[in-house]
Amino acid sequence: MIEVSHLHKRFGAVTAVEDVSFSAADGVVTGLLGPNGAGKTTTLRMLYTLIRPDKGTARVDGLDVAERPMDVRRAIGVLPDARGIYPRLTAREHARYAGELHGLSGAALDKRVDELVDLLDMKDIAHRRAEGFSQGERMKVALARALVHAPRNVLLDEPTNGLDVMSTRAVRTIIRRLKAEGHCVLFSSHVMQEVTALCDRIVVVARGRVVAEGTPDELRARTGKESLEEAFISAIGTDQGLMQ
Ligand SMILES: Nc1ncnc2c1ncn2[C@@H]1O[C@H](COP(=O)(O)OP(=O)(O)OP(=O)(O)O)[C@@H](O)[C@H]1O
Repeated sequence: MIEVSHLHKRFGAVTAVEDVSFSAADGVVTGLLGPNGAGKTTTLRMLYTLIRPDKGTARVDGLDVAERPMDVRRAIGVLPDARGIYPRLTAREHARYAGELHGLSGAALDKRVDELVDLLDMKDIAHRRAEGFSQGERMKVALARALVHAPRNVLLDEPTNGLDVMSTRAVRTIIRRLKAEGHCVLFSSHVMQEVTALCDRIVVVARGRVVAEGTPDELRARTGKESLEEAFISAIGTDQGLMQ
């Protein structure tokens, strides 16, 4: 469960996040949709405890990100925008390494890594070094690393960016499975189709603010638009920076 209240973050003269509030429940896929530069990544980075909010609060399972960053890190799995793959490690070694950092070891870690290799269909790459991996293969490695400690909350920054149709479908299947297992899934995207295909709730962000929030039906009703695409454009005020 993630609760964000009036988050604000500036970098020098740039206000990346002006005022963002929303909540993301367990067993629900929540999408942060907004054009490039809207403040999605900065919002997620505050939730990962990578940067501190200037104002406002964010809680993960009731834990304040500024006050309890270590506990928050245990409660989340993160797919950051820079995937940060180590070229010399194999796919398995990435997952093992992340698992060790989360305190897993021995047979339990081996079992979990086996599960992830299966779940993410990584048999072909499990023992290959990551150097030269395709975008989709790198994504799978990064997802395995994010999920190795079975986190209750999963935060994904543009998880299907640059993926082909098959890899996109694989990521969608994983997200749906996480939801069915009761995880809180929050992901960001500037791709309308991605958000409409997956999300139960959508938080539309533009210029550092939440400009609309709700289920797809609520968003359509609120904006008086028939299609979700038109509802997004109406909420944001422009279609610039959004992709179909
Ligand atoms: N470390 C930083 N220093 C200076 N400006 C930053 C920094 N991080 C983000 N910004 C600025 O804050 C604004 C919001 O950026 P952010 O990456 O959060 O947007 P986004 O919605 O994730 O966009 P995208 O879809 O392009 O990833 C942008 O104008 C960006 O240039």
